[in-house]
Amino acid sequence: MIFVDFQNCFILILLSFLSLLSYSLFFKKPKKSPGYDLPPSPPSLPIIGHLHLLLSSLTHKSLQKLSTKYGPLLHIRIFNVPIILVSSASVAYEIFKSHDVNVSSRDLAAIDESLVFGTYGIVNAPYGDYWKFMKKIIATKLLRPQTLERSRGIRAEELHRFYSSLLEKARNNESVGISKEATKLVNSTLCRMSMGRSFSEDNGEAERVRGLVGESYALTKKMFLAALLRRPLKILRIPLFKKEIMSVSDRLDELLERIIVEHTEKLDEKHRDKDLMDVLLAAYRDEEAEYKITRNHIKAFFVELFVGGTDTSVQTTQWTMAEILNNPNVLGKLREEIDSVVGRSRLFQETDLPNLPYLQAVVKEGLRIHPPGPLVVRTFQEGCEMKGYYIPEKTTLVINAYAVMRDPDSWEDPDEFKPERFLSLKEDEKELALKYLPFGGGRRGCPGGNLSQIFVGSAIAVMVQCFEWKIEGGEVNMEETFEGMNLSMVHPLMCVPVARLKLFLLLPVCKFSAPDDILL
Ligand code: HEM
Repeated sequence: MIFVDFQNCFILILLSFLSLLSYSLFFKKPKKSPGYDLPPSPPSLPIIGHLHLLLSSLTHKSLQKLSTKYGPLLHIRIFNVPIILVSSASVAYEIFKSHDVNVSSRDLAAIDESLVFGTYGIVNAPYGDYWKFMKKIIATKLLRPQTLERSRGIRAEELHRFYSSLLEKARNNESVGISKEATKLVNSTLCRMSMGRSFSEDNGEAERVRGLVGESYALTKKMFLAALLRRPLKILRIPLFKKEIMSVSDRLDELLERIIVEHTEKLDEKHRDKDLMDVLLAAYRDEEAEYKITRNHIKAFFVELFVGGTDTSVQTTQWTMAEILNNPNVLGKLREEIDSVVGRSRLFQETDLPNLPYLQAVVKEGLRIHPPGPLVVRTFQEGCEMKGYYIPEKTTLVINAYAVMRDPDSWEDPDEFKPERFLSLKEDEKELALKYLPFGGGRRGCPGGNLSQIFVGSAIAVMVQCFEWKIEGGEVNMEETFEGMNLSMVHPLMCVPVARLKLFLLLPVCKFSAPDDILL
């Protein structure tokens, strides 16, 4: 069943009208290579092609259905813009093994100058010097194990704040929006780790930032469509959705300019090279820097870090917790593991993670069955041959990671939440990476995988260790929607915490200890 809302209908009508106007411009057949055909194309609607599938609120499922019927390697089209759709582990494997460099750019900027997925950021940077420079900075100054160890104190403080907030709700018998609490946790932690400050909850600053990030998510599908149709529309001088995209970008610009000025004022010898922002500002001022970055590069980088790093982890936390609550046997096993490893006299801390294999398996399974980014999008830079078909240059590639991770040929009982599968897997890491794609794959795969597993694992551990959870109606409604950037819940998870352990109520952060045997 395909769901299309009114706004999408309007876009559909508008685009159909435009398509009639520009029929001749759009209607050039993609180039074929002699001797090879394009991959098969399933039936499509006149003129708009498969656009209706893209506008559906369950695009990933519509595309999964299509591939179940017509095959794992397809050629679909939006008007006349071709897209290669991949839906099985074996084709994804061939792409990352034999065509990784060729698909290591996205070319998906809707509006160049936008700070949200424009051309200044890392997400749309072509595979080249700028991307390598930024990737190295993220890897060494944010995500390297030694750097993560240095920022562990920040995460411990924020986790304790998360716990205290839940405890407060438990005391008042209040319902908790898991996504709201997790957003505060991840957002503050990421801000403090990367720019040495968090946005204040008291003066509404944090809420404004979350609002802007939310507006960016809501624009995702429009940005994707505008990027896909960019070339033909450029000829007609139609900048699709420019006003909306730039309105969000301008407000983010204002906010980040303020933060940069604040940071520049503090950038003395003592402060230098302290956080990511300091490192980027130093590179911006350094005439001899490996790559000469601009202020816009810095701003776009932080926008993408928050837009890409926050909601993905938040949605994973929410989905995984929902699965745990719907599967009492998983909850029981997980709690038993946490109680036996962490005990009842101190709060979980992230250094416990390596000793909690079942918790790790639960998080992995949450990501498998509900990947926040179900579609991985790239562009073939050059024409190439794949599985006996020809792919023309500059063709958009969509890997349906959702379909790959629910492919019955690769996963037993693919639609069931079974964390145990990750404990008994016979494949080695390399083989698993071929069919496990919540973080994409190849050199453009997500660099934040480890950090996000710390975020999600820690939030889940605290929720399971310290609270029982009451759900209205007894069971969580797992209906999905993919309206924005990430796969999220139609009915966000709301539940009432009941304190299970009278833990460390007013103790300072990181000094958790309490008499044993304080189970309520
Ligand atoms: C559960 C959490 C997360 C999920 C599921 C996720 C998923 C993804 C996916 C699917 C991609 C595209 C990969 C591809 O094209 O192959 C991506 C890219 C990216 N992610 Fe994440 N992500 C998560 C958390 C994070 C975090 C915490 C950060 C930052 C610290 C981050 C930073 C990035 C960046 C910078 C890119 C672009 C990489 C590039 O273009 O080279 N992500 N992520």
